[in-house]
Amino acid sequence: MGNADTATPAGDPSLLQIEQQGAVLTIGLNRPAKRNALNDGIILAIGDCFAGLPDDVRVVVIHGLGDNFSSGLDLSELRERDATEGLVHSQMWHRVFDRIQYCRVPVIAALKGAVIGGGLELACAAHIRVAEPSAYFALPEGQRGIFVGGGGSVRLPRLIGVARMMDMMLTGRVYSATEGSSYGFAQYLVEAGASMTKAMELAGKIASNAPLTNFAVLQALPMIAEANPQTGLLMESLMATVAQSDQEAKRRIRAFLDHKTAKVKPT
Ligand SMILES: COc1cc(/C=C/C(=O)SCCNC(=O)CCNC(=O)[C@H](O)C(C)(C)COP(=O)(O)OP(=O)(O)OC[C@H]2O[C@@H](n3cnc4c(N)ncnc43)[C@H](O)[C@@H]2OP(=O)(O)O)ccc1O
Repeated sequence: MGNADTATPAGDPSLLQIEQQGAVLTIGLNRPAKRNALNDGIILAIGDCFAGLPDDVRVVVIHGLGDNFSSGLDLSELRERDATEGLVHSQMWHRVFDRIQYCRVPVIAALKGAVIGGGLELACAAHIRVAEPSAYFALPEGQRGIFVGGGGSVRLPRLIGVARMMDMMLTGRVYSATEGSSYGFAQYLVEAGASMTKAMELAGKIASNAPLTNFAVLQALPMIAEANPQTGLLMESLMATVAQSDQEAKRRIRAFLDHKTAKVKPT
């Protein structure tokens, strides 16, 4: 496992195609011949990438090269592990996916083709999911005699509900892109070939927000949503107070009042 318990440089950067366009960093899973199966090298490289995000990056887009997002855990690396090794492996994935979920900037997953097992768990850690019609979602762990190990049992039920996840895992049900979006997994369903274009369009909009608002949405909103209402309302008031006293908010509100910025328009 090398440096698995720290998720520091044991990743294989050649398994990712990383590009920066302005404030948007794109991370492409680069094992198309293996349907972007996730081996330790690629998982750790994703972790390295999020650990060393350049300061000027304001949005990250994750996608898969070829026709698929990811076929999940690289089954050729699945060997017999004793309980401790199994725990270490799963917790290594958890650390990497936590870096995505708790990233200081929003992360968008652009999905097409197979979004399976650990690949689906990876997509769950992103904040926004954009799916093409070719995308399909499955958890074949039951068929392989294993269990989800990348945080899927925590994140997926929060998106689609426990009952649907149970159905997926027990019956091997495969959700289509349409089902995945109507059940709340993907927030956007776009036409064939358009997931990256849409993801980049969304990234541009997000990057134009006040950084403090994005930060509050990422860091505070999930905690507020899960807090008891009294705690949540207090956290909301505190966050609102901090945000509105920031110079950036003052500048942006003045620009609107002076008719120097765009109005809200229906899309
Ligand atoms: C337990 O602790 C864990 C667990 C986990 C996470 C678990 C999981 O992710 S379980 C799910 C594992 N994934 C699968 O079962 C999917 C398997 N793949 C397929 O069903 C198909 O390959 C496909 C994705 C539907 C694509 O089909 P097709 O386009 O026809 O391509 P193929 O010819 O089948 O594949 C081409 C080539 O890629 C190899 N490959 C594909 N997927 C995988 C994979 N997941 N692992 C390894 N290799 C894969 C395939 O064998 C072919 O190879 P060739 O050498 O024959 O060309 C997380 C953490 C824990 O601690």
